[in-house]
Amino acid sequence: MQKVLLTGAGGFIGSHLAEELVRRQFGVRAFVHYNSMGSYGWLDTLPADVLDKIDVFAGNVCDPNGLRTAMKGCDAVLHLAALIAIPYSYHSPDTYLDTNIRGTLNVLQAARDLDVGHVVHTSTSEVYGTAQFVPITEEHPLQGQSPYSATKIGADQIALSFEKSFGTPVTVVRPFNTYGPRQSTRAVIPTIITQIAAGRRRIKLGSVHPTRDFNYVGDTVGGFLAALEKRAGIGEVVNIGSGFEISIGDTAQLIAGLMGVEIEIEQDDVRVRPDRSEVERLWASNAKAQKLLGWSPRFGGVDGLRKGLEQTIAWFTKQENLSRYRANAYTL
Ligand SMILES: Cc1cn([C@H]2C[C@H](O)[C@@H](COP(=O)(O)OP(=O)(O)O[C@H]3O[C@H](CO)[C@@H](O)[C@H](O)[C@H]3O)O2)c(=O)[nH]c1=O
Repeated sequence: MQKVLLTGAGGFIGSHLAEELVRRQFGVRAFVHYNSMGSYGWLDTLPADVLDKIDVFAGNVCDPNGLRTAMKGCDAVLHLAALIAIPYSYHSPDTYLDTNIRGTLNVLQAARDLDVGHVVHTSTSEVYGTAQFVPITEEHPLQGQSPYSATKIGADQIALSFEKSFGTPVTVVRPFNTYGPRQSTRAVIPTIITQIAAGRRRIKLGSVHPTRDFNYVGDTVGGFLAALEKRAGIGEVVNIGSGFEISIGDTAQLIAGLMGVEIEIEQDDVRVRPDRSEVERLWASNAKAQKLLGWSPRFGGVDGLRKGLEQTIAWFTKQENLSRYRANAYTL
Protein backbone atom coordinates (compact mmCIF):
# COMPACT_ATOMS: atom_id res chain seq x y z
CA MET A 1 0.00 0.00 0.00
CA GLN A 2 1.37 3.41 -0.96
CA LYS A 3 1.78 5.70 2.05
CA VAL A 4 1.17 9.41 1.48
CA LEU A 5 2.06 12.36 3.70
CA LEU A 6 -0.63 15.01 3.30
CA THR A 7 0.35 18.47 4.59
CA GLY A 8 -2.52 20.87 5.22
CA ALA A 9 -4.75 17.85 5.87
CA GLY A 10 -7.04 19.78 8.23
CA GLY A 11 -7.86 22.40 5.61
CA PHE A 12 -10.61 22.65 3.02
CA ILE A 13 -9.05 20.83 0.05
CA GLY A 14 -6.76 18.79 2.33
CA SER A 15 -9.63 17.22 4.28
CA HIS A 16 -11.42 16.22 1.08
CA LEU A 17 -8.17 14.73 -0.19
CA ALA A 18 -7.72 12.79 3.06
CA GLU A 19 -11.16 11.23 2.64
CA GLU A 20 -10.60 10.32 -0.99
CA LEU A 21 -7.13 8.89 -0.31
CA VAL A 22 -8.67 6.59 2.30
CA ARG A 23 -11.44 5.63 -0.12
CA ARG A 24 -8.81 4.76 -2.75
CA GLN A 25 -6.94 2.68 -0.15
CA PHE A 26 -3.81 4.75 0.22
CA GLY A 27 -2.08 4.76 3.59
CA VAL A 28 -2.64 8.32 4.85
CA ARG A 29 -0.43 10.25 7.21
CA ALA A 30 -2.10 13.57 7.87
CA PHE A 31 0.16 16.46 8.81
CA VAL A 32 -2.04 19.06 10.47
CA HIS A 33 -1.16 22.47 11.76
CA TYR A 34 -0.53 22.38 15.50
CA ASN A 35 -2.53 25.01 17.35
CA SER A 36 -3.06 25.55 21.04
CA MET A 37 -6.84 25.14 20.67
CA GLY A 38 -6.31 21.42 20.09
CA SER A 39 -8.28 21.38 16.85
CA TYR A 40 -7.27 19.35 13.79
CA GLY A 41 -9.43 21.48 11.53
CA TRP A 42 -11.92 19.70 9.29
CA LEU A 43 -10.35 16.32 10.07
CA ASP A 44 -12.28 16.52 13.36
CA THR A 45 -15.52 16.28 11.41
CA LEU A 46 -14.75 13.25 9.20
CA PRO A 47 -16.59 9.98 9.83
CA ALA A 48 -14.97 7.58 12.32
CA ASP A 49 -14.39 4.84 9.75
CA VAL A 50 -12.31 7.31 7.70
CA LEU A 51 -10.40 8.67 10.70
CA ASP A 52 -9.59 5.13 11.88
CA LYS A 53 -7.45 4.76 8.77
CA ILE A 54 -5.51 8.03 9.11
CA ASP A 55 -2.37 8.60 11.18
CA VAL A 56 -2.32 12.17 12.41
CA PHE A 57 0.78 14.22 13.15
CA ALA A 58 0.22 17.73 14.53
CA GLY A 59 3.11 20.02 13.69
CA ASN A 60 4.15 22.91 11.52
CA VAL A 61 5.78 22.88 8.09
CA CYS A 62 8.03 25.65 9.43
CA ASP A 63 9.63 23.05 11.73
CA PRO A 64 11.91 20.88 9.57
CA ASN A 65 12.47 18.27 12.30
CA GLY A 66 8.83 17.45 12.94
CA LEU A 67 8.16 17.40 9.24
CA ARG A 68 10.98 14.95 8.60
CA THR A 69 9.75 12.65 11.38
CA ALA A 70 6.29 12.63 9.83
CA MET A 71 7.65 12.01 6.32
CA LYS A 72 9.79 8.99 7.23
CA GLY A 73 8.47 5.87 5.51
CA CYS A 74 6.19 7.75 3.11
CA ASP A 75 6.23 7.01 -0.63
CA ALA A 76 4.76 10.34 -1.69
CA VAL A 77 3.89 13.79 -0.38
CA LEU A 78 0.89 15.95 -1.22
CA HIS A 79 1.91 19.40 -0.01
CA LEU A 80 -1.03 21.71 0.62
CA ALA A 81 -0.06 23.46 3.87
CA ALA A 82 -0.02 27.22 3.22
CA LEU A 83 -1.40 30.55 4.32
CA ILE A 84 -4.02 31.24 1.67
CA ALA A 85 -6.14 34.31 2.46
CA ILE A 86 -5.06 37.02 0.05
CA PRO A 87 -6.31 40.04 2.09
CA TYR A 88 -4.45 38.97 5.23
CA SER A 89 -1.21 38.74 3.26
CA TYR A 90 -1.25 42.56 2.93
CA HIS A 91 -1.11 42.82 6.72
CA SER A 92 1.32 40.05 7.48
CA PRO A 93 3.54 39.26 4.48
CA ASP A 94 6.31 37.89 6.70
CA THR A 95 4.13 35.04 8.00
CA TYR A 96 3.21 34.15 4.39
CA LEU A 97 6.86 34.09 3.47
CA ASP A 98 7.68 31.82 6.42
CA THR A 99 4.92 29.28 5.82
CA ASN A 100 4.64 29.32 2.05
CA ILE A 101 8.31 29.63 1.07
CA ARG A 102 10.27 28.31 4.04
CA GLY A 103 7.62 25.64 4.69
CA THR A 104 7.79 24.43 1.08
CA LEU A 105 11.58 24.39 1.19
CA ASN A 106 11.39 22.24 4.33
CA VAL A 107 9.06 19.79 2.57
CA LEU A 108 11.39 19.58 -0.42
CA GLN A 109 14.53 19.15 1.64
CA ALA A 110 12.99 16.36 3.70
CA ALA A 111 11.66 14.67 0.54
CA ARG A 112 15.07 14.88 -1.07
CA ASP A 113 16.91 13.51 1.97
CA LEU A 114 14.40 10.70 2.47
CA ASP A 115 14.25 9.83 -1.24
CA VAL A 116 10.48 10.20 -1.41
CA GLY A 117 9.14 8.90 -4.73
CA HIS A 118 6.87 11.84 -5.65
CA VAL A 119 6.07 15.32 -4.31
CA VAL A 120 2.90 17.01 -5.52
CA HIS A 121 3.21 20.70 -4.68
CA THR A 122 0.17 22.99 -4.63
CA SER A 123 0.35 26.24 -6.55
CA THR A 124 -2.52 28.64 -7.29
CA SER A 125 -3.98 30.48 -10.27
CA GLU A 126 -3.24 33.71 -8.37
CA VAL A 127 0.35 33.48 -9.60
CA TYR A 128 -0.80 34.49 -13.08
CA GLY A 129 -2.22 37.82 -11.92
CA THR A 130 -4.80 39.44 -14.19
CA ALA A 131 -4.95 37.40 -17.41
CA GLN A 132 -2.91 38.84 -20.29
CA PHE A 133 -4.50 36.27 -22.59
CA VAL A 134 -7.24 33.68 -22.18
CA PRO A 135 -7.68 30.89 -21.56
CA ILE A 136 -4.60 30.94 -19.32
CA THR A 137 -2.08 28.25 -20.20
CA GLU A 138 0.88 27.26 -18.05
CA GLU A 139 3.08 29.47 -20.27
CA HIS A 140 1.28 32.63 -19.12
CA PRO A 141 3.66 35.11 -17.39
CA LEU A 142 3.68 35.09 -13.59
CA GLN A 143 2.74 38.35 -11.83
CA GLY A 144 2.82 38.69 -8.07
CA GLN A 145 -0.08 41.08 -7.52
CA SER A 146 -0.28 40.37 -3.78
CA PRO A 147 2.25 39.27 -1.17
CA TYR A 148 0.37 35.94 -1.09
CA SER A 149 0.82 35.43 -4.80
CA ALA A 150 4.50 36.41 -4.65
CA THR A 151 5.15 33.79 -1.98
CA LYS A 152 3.42 31.14 -4.07
CA ILE A 153 5.48 32.09 -7.12
CA GLY A 154 8.60 31.70 -4.96
CA ALA A 155 7.46 28.34 -3.59
CA ASP A 156 6.60 27.01 -7.07
CA GLN A 157 9.99 28.03 -8.43
CA ILE A 158 11.83 26.39 -5.53
CA ALA A 159 9.81 23.22 -6.07
CA LEU A 160 10.68 23.17 -9.78
CA SER A 161 14.31 23.95 -9.02
CA PHE A 162 14.53 20.84 -6.80
CA GLU A 163 13.47 18.72 -9.73
CA LYS A 164 16.06 20.38 -11.98
CA SER A 165 18.90 20.59 -9.43
CA PHE A 166 18.55 17.33 -7.52
CA GLY A 167 16.13 15.22 -9.55
CA THR A 168 13.53 15.35 -6.74
CA PRO A 169 10.37 14.12 -8.51
CA VAL A 170 8.08 17.14 -8.16
CA THR A 171 4.79 17.92 -9.90
CA VAL A 172 3.31 21.40 -9.46
CA VAL A 173 -0.48 21.37 -9.64
CA ARG A 174 -2.06 24.78 -10.05
CA PRO A 175 -5.72 24.83 -8.95
CA PHE A 176 -7.96 27.71 -9.98
CA ASN A 177 -10.63 28.87 -7.48
CA THR A 178 -11.81 25.76 -5.67
CA TYR A 179 -15.21 25.84 -3.93
CA GLY A 180 -17.41 23.35 -2.12
CA PRO A 181 -18.35 22.09 1.35
CA ARG A 182 -15.93 23.17 4.13
CA GLN A 183 -14.48 26.13 2.24
CA SER A 184 -13.54 28.93 4.57
CA THR A 185 -16.34 31.47 4.89
CA ARG A 186 -13.88 34.24 4.07
CA ALA A 187 -13.93 33.19 0.37
CA VAL A 188 -16.44 34.67 -2.01
CA ILE A 189 -18.86 31.77 -2.63
CA PRO A 190 -19.33 30.95 1.08
CA THR A 191 -19.62 34.69 1.79
CA ILE A 192 -22.55 34.93 -0.61
CA ILE A 193 -24.23 31.73 0.62
CA THR A 194 -23.87 32.56 4.32
CA GLN A 195 -25.22 36.08 3.90
CA ILE A 196 -28.28 34.78 2.05
CA ALA A 197 -28.73 31.91 4.55
CA ALA A 198 -28.63 34.47 7.38
CA GLY A 199 -31.67 36.14 5.81
CA ARG A 200 -30.01 39.09 4.09
CA ARG A 201 -31.20 40.26 0.74
CA ARG A 202 -28.65 43.06 0.38
CA ILE A 203 -25.41 41.16 -0.03
CA LYS A 204 -22.12 42.83 0.81
CA LEU A 205 -19.36 42.19 -1.69
CA GLY A 206 -16.14 43.84 -2.79
CA SER A 207 -16.11 44.07 -6.55
CA VAL A 208 -18.60 42.39 -8.85
CA HIS A 209 -16.73 42.62 -12.13
CA PRO A 210 -13.64 40.38 -11.62
CA THR A 211 -14.00 36.95 -13.18
CA ARG A 212 -12.93 33.56 -11.85
CA ASP A 213 -12.76 29.95 -13.01
CA PHE A 214 -14.51 28.06 -10.21
CA ASN A 215 -13.60 24.44 -9.79
CA TYR A 216 -15.65 22.07 -7.60
CA VAL A 217 -13.56 20.57 -4.78
CA GLY A 218 -14.22 16.99 -5.97
CA ASP A 219 -12.67 17.95 -9.31
CA THR A 220 -9.65 19.60 -7.67
CA VAL A 221 -9.12 16.45 -5.59
CA GLY A 222 -9.40 14.39 -8.77
CA GLY A 223 -6.61 16.45 -10.36
CA PHE A 224 -4.25 15.90 -7.41
CA LEU A 225 -4.96 12.19 -7.36
CA ALA A 226 -4.52 11.82 -11.11
CA ALA A 227 -1.02 13.29 -10.72
CA LEU A 228 -0.30 11.04 -7.73
CA GLU A 229 -1.69 7.78 -9.10
CA LYS A 230 -0.06 8.15 -12.51
CA ARG A 231 3.08 9.75 -11.06
CA ALA A 232 2.50 12.23 -13.89
CA GLY A 233 3.72 15.71 -14.73
CA ILE A 234 7.11 15.46 -13.02
CA GLY A 235 9.05 18.69 -13.55
CA GLU A 236 5.87 20.29 -14.93
CA VAL A 237 3.23 22.79 -13.87
CA VAL A 238 -0.35 21.69 -14.55
CA ASN A 239 -3.47 23.89 -14.32
CA ILE A 240 -6.50 22.37 -12.61
CA GLY A 241 -9.42 24.52 -13.69
CA SER A 242 -12.95 24.06 -14.99
CA GLY A 243 -12.35 26.03 -18.19
CA PHE A 244 -15.45 28.16 -17.50
CA GLU A 245 -15.29 31.87 -16.71
CA ILE A 246 -17.90 33.82 -14.71
CA SER A 247 -17.94 37.20 -12.98
CA ILE A 248 -18.39 37.55 -9.21
CA GLY A 249 -21.66 39.47 -9.75
CA ASP A 250 -23.09 36.74 -12.00
CA THR A 251 -21.95 34.09 -9.51
CA ALA A 252 -23.86 35.90 -6.74
CA GLN A 253 -26.99 36.04 -8.88
CA LEU A 254 -26.64 32.37 -9.83
CA ILE A 255 -26.41 31.41 -6.14
CA ALA A 256 -29.39 33.61 -5.26
CA GLY A 257 -31.43 31.92 -8.00
CA LEU A 258 -30.48 28.47 -6.70
CA MET A 259 -31.47 29.56 -3.16
CA GLY A 260 -34.77 30.88 -4.50
CA VAL A 261 -34.31 34.54 -3.50
CA GLU A 262 -33.77 37.91 -5.14
CA ILE A 263 -30.77 39.90 -3.99
CA GLU A 264 -29.21 43.30 -4.40
CA ILE A 265 -25.47 43.71 -4.19
CA GLU A 266 -24.00 46.41 -2.03
CA GLN A 267 -20.37 47.41 -2.25
CA ASP A 268 -18.61 46.94 1.05
CA ASP A 269 -15.47 49.06 1.14
CA VAL A 270 -13.62 46.83 3.61
CA ARG A 271 -13.83 43.98 1.11
CA VAL A 272 -12.46 45.95 -1.85
CA ARG A 273 -8.87 45.07 -2.61
CA PRO A 274 -6.34 47.67 -3.73
CA ASP A 275 -6.86 48.37 -7.45
CA ARG A 276 -3.59 47.09 -8.79
CA SER A 277 -3.65 44.11 -6.48
CA GLU A 278 -7.05 42.68 -7.47
CA VAL A 279 -6.75 39.91 -10.03
CA GLU A 280 -9.39 41.02 -12.52
CA ARG A 281 -9.60 37.97 -14.76
CA LEU A 282 -8.86 34.25 -14.41
CA TRP A 283 -9.94 31.59 -16.88
CA ALA A 284 -8.07 28.31 -17.14
CA SER A 285 -6.92 26.27 -20.04
CA ASN A 286 -7.05 22.67 -18.80
CA ALA A 287 -5.65 21.15 -21.99
CA LYS A 288 -2.37 20.18 -20.33
CA ALA A 289 -4.16 18.43 -17.44
CA GLN A 290 -6.23 16.47 -19.94
CA LYS A 291 -3.13 15.45 -21.85
CA LEU A 292 -0.66 14.76 -19.01
CA LEU A 293 -2.95 13.62 -16.20
CA GLY A 294 -5.93 12.32 -18.17
CA TRP A 295 -8.01 14.68 -15.98
CA SER A 296 -11.01 16.73 -16.99
CA PRO A 297 -13.62 18.45 -14.82
CA ARG A 298 -16.82 16.58 -13.97
CA PHE A 299 -18.43 19.87 -12.91
CA GLY A 300 -17.47 21.90 -15.99
CA GLY A 301 -19.51 24.61 -17.78
CA VAL A 302 -22.42 26.53 -16.32
CA ASP A 303 -24.38 23.32 -15.67
CA GLY A 304 -21.48 21.83 -13.73
CA LEU A 305 -21.12 25.06 -11.73
CA ARG A 306 -24.84 24.94 -10.92
CA LYS A 307 -24.53 21.34 -9.76
CA GLY A 308 -21.46 22.10 -7.62
CA LEU A 309 -23.12 25.18 -6.14
CA GLU A 310 -26.23 23.18 -5.24
CA GLN A 311 -24.10 20.74 -3.25
CA THR A 312 -22.21 23.61 -1.62
CA ILE A 313 -25.41 25.48 -0.69
CA ALA A 314 -26.91 22.28 0.75
CA TRP A 315 -23.86 21.79 2.96
CA PHE A 316 -23.61 25.40 4.19
CA THR A 317 -27.30 25.74 4.92
CA LYS A 318 -27.10 22.60 7.08
CA GLN A 319 -24.38 24.28 9.20
CA GLU A 320 -26.83 26.78 10.59
CA ASN A 321 -24.55 28.32 13.21
CA LEU A 322 -21.66 28.66 10.82
CA SER A 323 -23.86 30.39 8.28
CA ARG A 324 -25.36 32.87 10.73
CA TYR A 325 -22.23 33.74 12.63
CA ARG A 326 -19.89 33.95 9.66
CA ALA A 327 -22.21 36.11 7.57
CA ASN A 328 -20.70 39.09 9.39
CA ALA A 329 -17.10 37.90 9.29
CA TYR A 330 -14.43 38.77 6.80
CA THR A 331 -10.68 38.47 6.80
CA LEU A 332 -8.71 41.62 7.47
C1 LIG B 1 -14.41 37.34 -0.01
C2 LIG B 1 -14.82 38.32 -1.09
C3 LIG B 1 -14.26 38.29 -2.33
N1 LIG B 1 -14.65 39.15 -3.30
C4 LIG B 1 -14.04 39.10 -4.64
C5 LIG B 1 -12.54 39.25 -4.61
C6 LIG B 1 -12.14 38.43 -5.79
O1 LIG B 1 -12.25 39.21 -6.97
C7 LIG B 1 -13.17 37.31 -5.87
C8 LIG B 1 -12.76 35.98 -5.31
O2 LIG B 1 -12.30 36.18 -4.00
P1 LIG B 1 -11.87 34.95 -3.06
O3 LIG B 1 -12.99 34.00 -2.93
O4 LIG B 1 -11.32 35.55 -1.81
O5 LIG B 1 -10.79 34.23 -3.95
P2 LIG B 1 -9.46 34.69 -4.68
O6 LIG B 1 -9.08 36.07 -4.34
O7 LIG B 1 -9.64 34.46 -6.12
O8 LIG B 1 -8.42 33.64 -4.05
C9 LIG B 1 -8.78 32.29 -3.81
O9 LIG B 1 -8.47 31.49 -4.90
C10 LIG B 1 -7.11 31.31 -5.16
C11 LIG B 1 -7.00 30.39 -6.33
O10 LIG B 1 -7.15 31.11 -7.49
C12 LIG B 1 -6.41 30.75 -3.93
O11 LIG B 1 -5.05 30.64 -4.14
C13 LIG B 1 -6.64 31.66 -2.76
O12 LIG B 1 -6.03 31.09 -1.63
C14 LIG B 1 -8.11 31.81 -2.54
O13 LIG B 1 -8.34 32.72 -1.50
O14 LIG B 1 -14.30 37.81 -5.18
C15 LIG B 1 -15.63 40.07 -3.05
O15 LIG B 1 -16.00 40.83 -3.95
N2 LIG B 1 -16.20 40.12 -1.83
C16 LIG B 1 -15.83 39.30 -0.82
O16 LIG B 1 -16.38 39.40 0.29
